[in-house]
Amino acid sequence: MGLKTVEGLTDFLRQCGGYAVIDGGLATELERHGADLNDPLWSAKCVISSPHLIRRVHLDYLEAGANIIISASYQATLQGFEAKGISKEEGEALLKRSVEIACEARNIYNDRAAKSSWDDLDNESNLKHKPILVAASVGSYGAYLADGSEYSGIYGDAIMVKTLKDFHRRRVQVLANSGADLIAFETTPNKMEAQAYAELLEEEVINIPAWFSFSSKDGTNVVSGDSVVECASIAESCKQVVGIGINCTPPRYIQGLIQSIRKATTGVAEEDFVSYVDKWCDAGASLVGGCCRTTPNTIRAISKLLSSKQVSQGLANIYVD
Ligand code: MET
Ligand SMILES: [Zn+2]
Repeated sequence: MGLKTVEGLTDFLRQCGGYAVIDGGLATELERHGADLNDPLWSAKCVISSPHLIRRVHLDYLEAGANIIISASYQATLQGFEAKGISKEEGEALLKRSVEIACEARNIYNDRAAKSSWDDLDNESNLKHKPILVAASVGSYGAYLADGSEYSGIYGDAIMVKTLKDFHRRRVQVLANSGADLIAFETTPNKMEAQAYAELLEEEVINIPAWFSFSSKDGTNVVSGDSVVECASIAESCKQVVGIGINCTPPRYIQGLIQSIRKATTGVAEEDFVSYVDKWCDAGASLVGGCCRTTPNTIRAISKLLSSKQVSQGLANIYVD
């Protein structure tokens, strides 16, 4: 399924029954499976060394109930690849590969779901047909620096909107043409980077939608100290943006942050984490998932909770090819 517009997302949400489930931590889950991500490329290292493991984790999240899986490109940058002696062409192929791996997991899930619906005796794979989107992850410039500045948002005086646009430009172009349904700008630490993303999407006429997700340490501001309301307004003013969210942030701050984001917009330990989900939905969230240290179990619990909220609908409308 594709997602071209805000209407496309509304449609997707309707097909999901009003709320959609996003995956949980990818990198931390890869580590839990034994991957060594102590590398400037972090999870993108596995795009080179263990794509099968990434596919497996995507599949675990789909089986746990996720409707949106996010590619392993968070810390995959052409500049980071180049530092490892990987050419621009090979780097671009790796960016595409990260999205293909997620698409492969979706295909495997869909095949298994089709098979289990044909084979009622097969109790083992009780997989539901459901809408699934693949989001191409874009981590911040600070994530590329791998020096912690993705959590401070302090880039120094030399870095300007133009620097950030030039840094992200080619990667965003490549990911937009990789087969992904949308781009997920994750862990955005300051408003300058949000501005760079917004301008880039418009200048490059990126033809898939995007969501901007920010990270906060205090529940009021993004990590740099910029106001989350101002960051959300920047996102809101970009026509390709279909969602504004929060990731990699303590759950106790999220309800307040959603309320702040709502002001700027006109639209839009496991048990502990999940116990917040109802409040986030009441505060206006309709896409809910996890980030670092959340697992398929977290997502399973979120999915269960959201299915009780989801409006039941006839599947006949949903899967018309
Ligand atoms: C530091 S936030 C990381 C987000 C990314 N989608 C991951 O789960 O690996
Ligand atoms: Zn995270």
